[in-house]
Amino acid sequence: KSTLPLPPGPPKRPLVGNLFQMPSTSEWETYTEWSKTYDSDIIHLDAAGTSIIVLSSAKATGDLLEKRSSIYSDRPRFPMVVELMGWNFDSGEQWRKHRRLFHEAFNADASRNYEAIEQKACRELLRRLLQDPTDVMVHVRHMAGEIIMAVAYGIIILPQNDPYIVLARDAMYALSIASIPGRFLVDTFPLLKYIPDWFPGAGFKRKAREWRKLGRATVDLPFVEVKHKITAGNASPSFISTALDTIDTNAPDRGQQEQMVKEVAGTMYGAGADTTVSALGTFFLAILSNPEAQKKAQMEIDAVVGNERLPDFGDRESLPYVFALVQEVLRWRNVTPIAIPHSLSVEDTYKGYRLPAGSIAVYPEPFAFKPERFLLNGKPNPAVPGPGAAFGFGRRICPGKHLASSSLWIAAVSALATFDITKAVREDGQIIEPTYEYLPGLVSMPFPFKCSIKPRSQRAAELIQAMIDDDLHN
Ligand code: HEM
Repeated sequence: KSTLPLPPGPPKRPLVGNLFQMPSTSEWETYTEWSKTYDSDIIHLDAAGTSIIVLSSAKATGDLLEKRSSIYSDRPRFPMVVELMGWNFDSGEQWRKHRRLFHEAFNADASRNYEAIEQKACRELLRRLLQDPTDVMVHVRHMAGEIIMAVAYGIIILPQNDPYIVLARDAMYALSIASIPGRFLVDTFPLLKYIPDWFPGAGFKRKAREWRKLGRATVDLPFVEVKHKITAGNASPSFISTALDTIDTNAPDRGQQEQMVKEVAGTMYGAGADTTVSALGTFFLAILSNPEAQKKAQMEIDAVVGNERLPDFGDRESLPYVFALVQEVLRWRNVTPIAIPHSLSVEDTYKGYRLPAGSIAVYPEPFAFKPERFLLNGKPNPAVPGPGAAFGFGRRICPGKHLASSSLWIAAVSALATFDITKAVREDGQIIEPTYEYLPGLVSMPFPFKCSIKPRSQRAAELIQAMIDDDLHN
């Protein structure tokens, strides 16, 4: 062990350390406060024996999570998460294989294969917004679920209460509890998993069994359905059908390879649904608070797309302002404001844990919604980095980021092309101001909010209607 001091942080109590000072909501605000109090963008906390290092600047995250990615890319091990998921998220061989498979299916080129699915789900979003503009969050949730289930399994979800979505949501809820550091005593004392069921305090074992069943059902049931369909010759193309197709039927480890394909597909809903919902919700909130940005985007879309058709992926390069707006959505309200924890695999030292003064602020005016910050003379400005941290760091960077960005893009451009999105107005004429509040959790989700969504013109409404009729006939 090096003799350098630990980074600064709030005073620790014997045994429990900072456990009872750990913030449970809006964590980033407390962390920022501590970072100011201790004049350091690297803070050390102790949650009953577990060391937590909080990095509060782009410089520190870049230096450690990016440049030293090889030792900063493990994940904390939570026994209850392993029970639920059935596999480990650490940086071992299994994770490497998962990532390879993910990369093959979701790199920038491969992600184009899913554009038709995204476009279809986006049309369904427009249809829902036209018919019932009251609850945006419900509609964007449907869109995200529709994309993931179609991409992963080729399964078309039901308009409401789809059994797979209900299962996946229950599993996500369990996961959010299982991954709170220190939530279960077995996180701190792993040997506890060997105590008998009747032992006082062994309630977590019952929970673990329940969650194991839930986790298995979430991953197994849609997989089994797709395999039946493949055998019957009526499966829609999907990640599963493509990946299974590449496995050699005579390979001795065919079973293991299939198991891995199933696990990777099982990760997609958990990793890709709530995150996409959060970003889409933020898009609508951003437009409510920035009518000017809406007008600029609509002018750009009208000039390029006209009003005789809906935008499609072929327009992406020709709409720099919409590109900048989507970047700004991801930057303005980060989907994972405290990031997803990485874990350091070996001891490391970092400038005596102190950062030099005068670090460069990458984004001036961080709280303002300003798509223009990504543009120069009306074109994407290569000198301004994208909202990279939105998708994480180093070897753990989000492997679904291309799919996520294009889903967000098509939803944003289509909604802007066809609707005027404004604050809702009460019957007495009072404007309903959104609170812009987010629910606590690893993925930061906007509270449901009210807004007014009206077709921009008779022509826009007709275009959506024509598309609905078209889909009905095909
Ligand atoms: C707007 C949408 C999304 C955002 C903001 C987002 C963000 C993130 C972030 C911040 C991480 C953690 C990276 C790190 O630990 O440094 C992550 C991990 C991950 N994301 Fe995404 N994500 C999105 C959508 C998706 C989608 C659609 C998929 C899959 C189809 C996906 C799959 C994954 C997976 C599998 C991981 C775990 C990677 C690993 O631990 O190796 N994400 N994402």
